[in-house]
Amino acid sequence: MSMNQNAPVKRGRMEEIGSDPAAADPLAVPESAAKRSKLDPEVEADEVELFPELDDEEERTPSRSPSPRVRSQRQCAEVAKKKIKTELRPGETRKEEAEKKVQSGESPQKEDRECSCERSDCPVSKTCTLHITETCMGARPDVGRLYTHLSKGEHVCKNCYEQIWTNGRPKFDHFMDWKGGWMNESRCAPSLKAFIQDQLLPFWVQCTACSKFRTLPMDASTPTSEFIESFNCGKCEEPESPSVAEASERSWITSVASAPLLHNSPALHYLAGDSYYYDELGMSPMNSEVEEKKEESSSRVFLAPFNLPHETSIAFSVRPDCMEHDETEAFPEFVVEPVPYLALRNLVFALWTKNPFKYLTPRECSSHLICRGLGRIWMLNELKRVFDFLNYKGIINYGILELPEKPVTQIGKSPPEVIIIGGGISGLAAARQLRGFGVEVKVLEAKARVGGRMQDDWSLGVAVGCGAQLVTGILNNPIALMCEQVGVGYRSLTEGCPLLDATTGKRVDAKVDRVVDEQFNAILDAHGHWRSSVKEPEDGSLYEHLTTVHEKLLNLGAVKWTEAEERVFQWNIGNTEFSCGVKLDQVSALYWDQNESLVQFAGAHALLTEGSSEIIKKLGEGTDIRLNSPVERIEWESNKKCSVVCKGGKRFSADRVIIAVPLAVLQKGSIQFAPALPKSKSTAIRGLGAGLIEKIAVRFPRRFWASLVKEDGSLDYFGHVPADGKKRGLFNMFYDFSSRGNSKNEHFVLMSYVCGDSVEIVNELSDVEVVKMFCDTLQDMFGEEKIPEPTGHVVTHWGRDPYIGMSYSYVRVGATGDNYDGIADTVGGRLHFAGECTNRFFPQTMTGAYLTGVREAGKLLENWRKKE
Ligand SMILES: Cc1cc2nc3c(=O)[nH]c(=O)nc-3n(C[C@H](O)[C@H](O)[C@H](O)COP(=O)(O)OP(=O)(O)OC[C@H]3O[C@@H](n4cnc5c(N)ncnc54)[C@H](O)[C@@H]3O)c2cc1C
Repeated sequence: MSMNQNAPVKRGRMEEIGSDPAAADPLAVPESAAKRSKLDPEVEADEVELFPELDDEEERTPSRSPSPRVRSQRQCAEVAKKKIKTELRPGETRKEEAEKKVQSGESPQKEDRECSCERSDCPVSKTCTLHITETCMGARPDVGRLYTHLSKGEHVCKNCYEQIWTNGRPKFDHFMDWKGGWMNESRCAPSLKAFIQDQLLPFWVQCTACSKFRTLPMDASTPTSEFIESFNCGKCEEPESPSVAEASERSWITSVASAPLLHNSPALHYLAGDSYYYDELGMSPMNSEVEEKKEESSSRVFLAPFNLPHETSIAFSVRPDCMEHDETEAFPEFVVEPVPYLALRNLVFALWTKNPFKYLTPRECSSHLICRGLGRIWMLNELKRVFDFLNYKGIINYGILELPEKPVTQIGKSPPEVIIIGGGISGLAAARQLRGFGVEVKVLEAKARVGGRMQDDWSLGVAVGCGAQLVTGILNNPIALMCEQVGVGYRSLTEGCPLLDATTGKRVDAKVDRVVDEQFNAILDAHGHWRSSVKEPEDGSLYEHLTTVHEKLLNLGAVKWTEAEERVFQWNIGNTEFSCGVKLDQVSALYWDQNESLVQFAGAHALLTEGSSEIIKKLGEGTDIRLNSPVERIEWESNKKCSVVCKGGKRFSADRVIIAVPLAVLQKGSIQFAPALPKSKSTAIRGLGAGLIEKIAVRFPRRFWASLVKEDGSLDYFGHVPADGKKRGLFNMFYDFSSRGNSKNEHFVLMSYVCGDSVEIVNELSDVEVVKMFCDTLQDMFGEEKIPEPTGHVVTHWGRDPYIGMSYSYVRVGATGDNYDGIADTVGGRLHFAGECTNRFFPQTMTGAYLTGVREAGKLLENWRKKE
């Protein structure tokens, strides 16, 4: 599996299958969400429309975002943009086109010139919002067609309106200029109402002293976030305009004629350019502060918030022009017209990405929310909802941040109590997320230390991760983010893996290497083809499938297969066994790599050069952790408090329990559940396999493998091709962990592992004997070179650890990716499950485990918020 942390992905093929953008359908919208729902309980669902004024086809943003029914046919923005552009004459821009129309004296369309407000919910007496002419009609009853409706609370009198559309009048040139720029960057046709909304309505800013909203003078320039943060109206005793209260209603947006669009949104930093129309994303095409997209920023290297149309999908990047599935569920009222939601979500997400080292607050987001008119007040209210959603889902403010003293997102008056069983990365992640919302959490950990399968050994002078140490794809990966947040070192792994043949004591011939590589890839392709083409394929073992195809290909006579090639082929099988943590005869042929069809993390694979302990330490800081507290029994009942009993009889009670222990512990049944877990849960648990690899790291007095180092001085790993295929699980790969760059303090360390048939040697032999085997293997591989006596070693024993018992999960024959979901399912509304074995998308890894902690915290928070 290319996602697997351990397989160094020697073969290009494995990388290729990593992220298939077409695999999951991110556009699927649930039936329930597709239906328009009510913004206001008083309003019938059918009456609610975000921009009902835009009945005229010309004014309505043309298919800004597809209706749920046509989602599958949706074009990407880039394609659509090209389409519109082709309507222009070669070399002509929209601005030029608009200018030509101005020169020829062509006036705005007829409907733009008509004043009218026929809305029954607007008062008869209207006030002109603009006052741009001395003959402005100010406030008076609207008899006849005197006032143009912009929103409930915003109208323009006939005389001011004329100042804009009449050629030669002061605002006409501004309108025409705007129109040219707008047409270049917007999919929506330019209209007078859009112009007034985008360019003329006053800015509303909240006074920091009295909290009342005030308008800035009509000629004020676009306010900056600094201005907003320090604005003082200087007339705090005066009452606030009643329009503010109206615009604070959720249903106010249904009264607007033209959608309010954000100016200078932080999202521009990532989206400026020509990938999307700005108005599709809720941003004004007319920005005064467009930041250079490729501007230097420390967070750009490891975070990419938005998927762009011409780039491959990356895990944890969102499409800026579409709502994700869970967003449509949480905000069904935006499904039909998602633009306001996208404006807010993209703003919050961009701000977080720009500075993921500090807890983002709604206040900070508010000061970056800049748009004209009452729309800003409405958007500020909605912003809080969107912020809270992203916050409790852990889409922002995750990792290791200083938590705010008072939670910025409230989840209820009396915070619930939660017990988390297991202090691995998943348990600690859940605890930290929940604490950020004021939830009382206790972590019960069986061992005398936290971290579980993330544990370092420094006895050889370098960080040897006894468990996890490799990050699979650093882009948007929370582990890479946490390294950045706490300053833990990691470096990208180099590509290429020299193979050494233990039979010859020499490097494998490049041609043999290539031929086997091609054969292995051809087998994987044929296997993949079989899976997708057979209607109801029957599962079997991956080993059987791969070897059958291998033999078939050989029988075709296309390749003359040599013994050397067969040995390298066995090495490939061994490498795959390592990535599954078990012999391939146990692994499902159908679903062994089920997560590969889902979007995965991108970017280089990386080694945590300083180990993972610091991440674990900082993640757990401030959490109430009870070490040496093995849980033996959980008594639970729906709607009642749970009771958790530790070895020795100590009891803890809580509203909810998150069980974050390894799969092997669940399978052994060392935690009793009263009442027992439902059958579906135990079936899901049994279906997955608990894989096992053990690591051996050895220090040498010199770097005798230096002959393999590349010209640029790099070497991260090399493979061992065993003489006997049965030994393919014995030290399949060696990682160079030598300290780099500091000759005074050099340590020459090689790390390898055992798996499959060989994994038990760490229990059958003493550590010294295992190390001898390690050195003998190296001697076979290096032929003439005399392998020096080791000066230190580390040998792991995860398999016999009663609280771990495994390395990572795999899909057994007969099981599917559903098993991961089945283990993750909440039981009786009380028992939650987290951990590596509950992550269908990113199983096996510390990344996947971390994310399950965040996920379960999010589930709990969402649940409590719904109850409030
Ligand atoms: C040798 C090895 C190499 C690996 N290499 C990598 C790698 O390079 N990259 C990568 O991403 N991943 C790697 N992994 C996998 C990764 O370490 C795990 O996926 C991840 O750490 C699992 O985290 P977790 O929170 O789900 O479980 P764990 O880390 O196992 O935490 C579970 C915790 O529960 C505790 N516990 C168990 N029973 C009880 C009980 N009854 N009461 C209370 N507490 C209990 C345990 O003591 C443990 O602390 C490797 C794992 C191993 C073993």
